[in-house]
Amino acid sequence: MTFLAIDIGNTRLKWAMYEDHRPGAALLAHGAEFLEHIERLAEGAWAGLPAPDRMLGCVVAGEPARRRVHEQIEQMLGWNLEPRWVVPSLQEAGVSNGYDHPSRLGADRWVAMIGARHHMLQQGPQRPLVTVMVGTAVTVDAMDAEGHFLGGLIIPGHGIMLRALEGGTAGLHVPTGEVKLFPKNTSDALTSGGTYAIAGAVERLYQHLAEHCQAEPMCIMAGGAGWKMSPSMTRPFQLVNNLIFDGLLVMAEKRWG
Ligand SMILES: Nc1ncnc2c1ncn2[C@@H]1O[C@H](COP(=O)(O)OP(=O)(O)O)[C@@H](O)[C@H]1O
Ligand SMILES: CC(C)(COP(=O)(O)O)[C@@H](O)C(=O)NCCC(=O)O
Ligand SMILES: [K+]
Repeated sequence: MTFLAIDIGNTRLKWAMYEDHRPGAALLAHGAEFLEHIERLAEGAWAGLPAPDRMLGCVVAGEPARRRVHEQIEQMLGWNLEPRWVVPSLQEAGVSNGYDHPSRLGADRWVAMIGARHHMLQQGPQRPLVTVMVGTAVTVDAMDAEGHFLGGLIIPGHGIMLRALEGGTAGLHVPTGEVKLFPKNTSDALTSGGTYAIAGAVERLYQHLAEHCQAEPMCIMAGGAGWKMSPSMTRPFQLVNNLIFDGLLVMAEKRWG
């Protein structure tokens, strides 16, 4: 039962092919394409892959991107797939959704929280959980020990912060700098400012959750730029490489057994 997992973010499409649709299944192949290169998939990275039996994806990059991926899937000779895309609901895979309008939550956030909770439960008893996704945007989401999503933060990612400052000022066109405790040039000031803005947002949501639940949360971080944040975090955290795919595998197992 080969399984294709797809995550279409605002910068890149990430995909992974697994031997089966359950957590822990062997990874057969994986890759990432910038959105402008989606049209390369069928004749490029996907050529020669075994035909997947099932597919589940999450998309936050809009309907046109999803349609372009459908076209690539249709082009694959021998693939007979019905593409399925996650829509956040009131409850799935042991996680309940406290958003005002549950389906308006980003599908990637929903899937990441389900993956993060799976990681936590594999390690021990349930605790409150902060899930951080460092992509084009940064999301920081809070879940109580029972798996209820309480709410979360959306802030600009590193690239958007920098471009916003460059676009809105006359004097901030500089090369990328380094994260410093006391930045002494514009490059370092911008790079450090963005990094600590994200780290500070995580710290605050962590405090809110610890206070609300009266227990120490676990923190799980993922996303293409997660590694950039690692040295600057204020609390213990785990960096998980394939959090979205892990979430999709958990959901696929629940859906298809
Ligand atoms: N090899 C890489 N390719 C692309 N982006 C990268 C890479 N390494 C780190 N990044 C950073 O990760 C961000 C994109 O992460 P990603 O998880 O692909 O985002 P999204 O899910 O929003 O598409 C970019 O803003 C960039 O700063
Ligand atoms: C917040 C996001 C833009 C993050 O996208 P990403 O950085 O992963 O590309 C995405 O999850 C989204 O469009 N969310 C819908 C709005 C919401 O979650 O409230
Ligand atoms: K994402």
